[in-house]
Amino acid sequence: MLMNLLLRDILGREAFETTYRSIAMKEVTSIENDSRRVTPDTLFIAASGYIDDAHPYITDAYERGCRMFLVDETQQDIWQNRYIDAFFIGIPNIQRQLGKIASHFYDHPSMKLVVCGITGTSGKSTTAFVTYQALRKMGFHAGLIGTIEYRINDESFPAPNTTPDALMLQRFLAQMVEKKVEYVIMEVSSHALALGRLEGIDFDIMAFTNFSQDHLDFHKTMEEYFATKLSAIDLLNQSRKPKRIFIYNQDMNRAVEVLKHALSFPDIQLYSISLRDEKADYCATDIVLSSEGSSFRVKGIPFSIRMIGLTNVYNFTMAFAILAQWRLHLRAIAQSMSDITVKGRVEPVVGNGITAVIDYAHKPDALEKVLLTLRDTLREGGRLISVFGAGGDRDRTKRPIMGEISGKLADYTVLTSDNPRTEDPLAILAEIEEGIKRITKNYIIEPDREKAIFAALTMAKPGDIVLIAGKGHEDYQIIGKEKRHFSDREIVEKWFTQHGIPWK
Ligand SMILES: CC(=O)N[C@H]1[C@@H](OP(=O)(O)OP(=O)(O)OC[C@H]2O[C@@H](n3ccc(=O)[nH]c3=O)[C@H](O)[C@@H]2O)O[C@H](CO)[C@@H](O)[C@@H]1O[C@H](C)C(=O)N[C@@H](C)C(=O)N[C@H](CCC(=O)O)C(=O)O
Repeated sequence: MLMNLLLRDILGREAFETTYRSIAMKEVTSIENDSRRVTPDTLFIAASGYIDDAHPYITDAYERGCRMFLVDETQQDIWQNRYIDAFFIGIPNIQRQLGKIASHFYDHPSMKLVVCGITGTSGKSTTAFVTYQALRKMGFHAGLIGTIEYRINDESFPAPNTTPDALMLQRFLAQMVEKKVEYVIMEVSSHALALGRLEGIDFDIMAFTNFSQDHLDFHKTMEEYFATKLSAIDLLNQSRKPKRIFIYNQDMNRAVEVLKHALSFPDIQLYSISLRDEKADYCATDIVLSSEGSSFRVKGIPFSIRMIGLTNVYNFTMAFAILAQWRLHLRAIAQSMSDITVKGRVEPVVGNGITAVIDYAHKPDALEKVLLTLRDTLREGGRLISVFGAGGDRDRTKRPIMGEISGKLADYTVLTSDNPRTEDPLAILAEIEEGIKRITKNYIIEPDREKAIFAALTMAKPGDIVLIAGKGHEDYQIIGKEKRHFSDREIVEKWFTQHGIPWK
């Protein structure tokens, strides 16, 4: 993507009429905040959604030949005195301005796209993926930005972050415009909101899935975390799109406060989803859950989906509510959703009545939630078998807690390795065992993850569910310092294939 602009046009004429006259007409061929990508005609912006204060790579960019720098005004003199043959332009609060400058440089890509943000503690990845996938199935050009991957139509890119840095984000949106994308679905993480990564994006829709405790290492208090999440609505309000829509889950914690905040912006249109209140704009009714999928109705339209559990009824109802705003045929939306599964998120692989479920849950509360979800869908006499471990060189306190949870909620557990990293896999497993042995004797320990998955599937009978938790969409295992290819999904498929069982 080639964009050339004069420095004066990137930063606004006023400053250049006075302070920066000598460089106003300099041509800028790229803007970067990564020193490894600079050229002599790059404007290096010393800001990133990851670094709070001064950018540590200015010297590196200078040594690579870059001579135009945008820095926080508090840093300008320091740098200008150090490198007198370069230009250092100071602007206030650079971190917050990065997105707006990038948006201007790339000619405001979000104004040429329909942009939907999805925020909330959980459900963001699944809701975003389902919405994107339904659009693709209905034949639209669509983009996705989220934890699992980034996509432009069917082209996939690795996701460094749930919501990337403002510059990467604007550049990616500009690529979407080039590739004729019409709709963009993006996860809006609370880190991104707090660090200003979303400034300069003009949203059409913001959806709020739910709210519970998370990320307290970053936000410090629940109030701060909640306030950050609420700021997604402020962001929607700042959008220059003529019609702005906020959709929220009215069954969630603190829904009343969310509604109150949204109501403080009279220009925003509001819609609600619910599984309980038929007065909600999009209420799922007639819900039937099973280990092979779920069915329900919204606005009289019947849905039959492959994804399991009540949480997914919420996710699909939200995706439907989003898609319904774009005047798409409601039955076509429901039909497009019937076959969608999401990599590593309660992802089912079903064969001969046995349901293997691959899920990313690797913390106690997530493991508990997914086990409870799956228990709800078991048919009479069906058993729940769980396979999981815990990562090495990370929080050890969770190990016995996860053992206890599986001991209580699964009928049988196969303890195995996650990413043991540099720890002894058996020592990790012994710590998980501390928890499970207090509850039950129904478990085995098999440190080889492939053998553990095989063991669990081999003991399963039709009607049983085998949960394989911890790694989800990851396609590697870290043993020692080595990262080896490993995919839970591939192992499950291998087992079904070896046993001559057709699977879906
Ligand atoms: C703690 C943290 O925020 N880390 C982020 C950080 O990693 P790092 O500190 O190792 O990065 P770095 O390589 O020093 O680069 C930092 C900056 O310097 C620049 N740089 C770097 C090297 C160099 O030679 N020159 C240079 O200019 C980079 O372009 C970047 O702007 O910068 C990386 C991008 O370069 C991020 O991918 C990485 O996010 C990690 C993966 C992360 O986990 N971040 C969390 C806090 C996060 O943002 N999470 C949220 C929410 C997740 C959720 O949904 O639960 C998210 O949106 O992802």
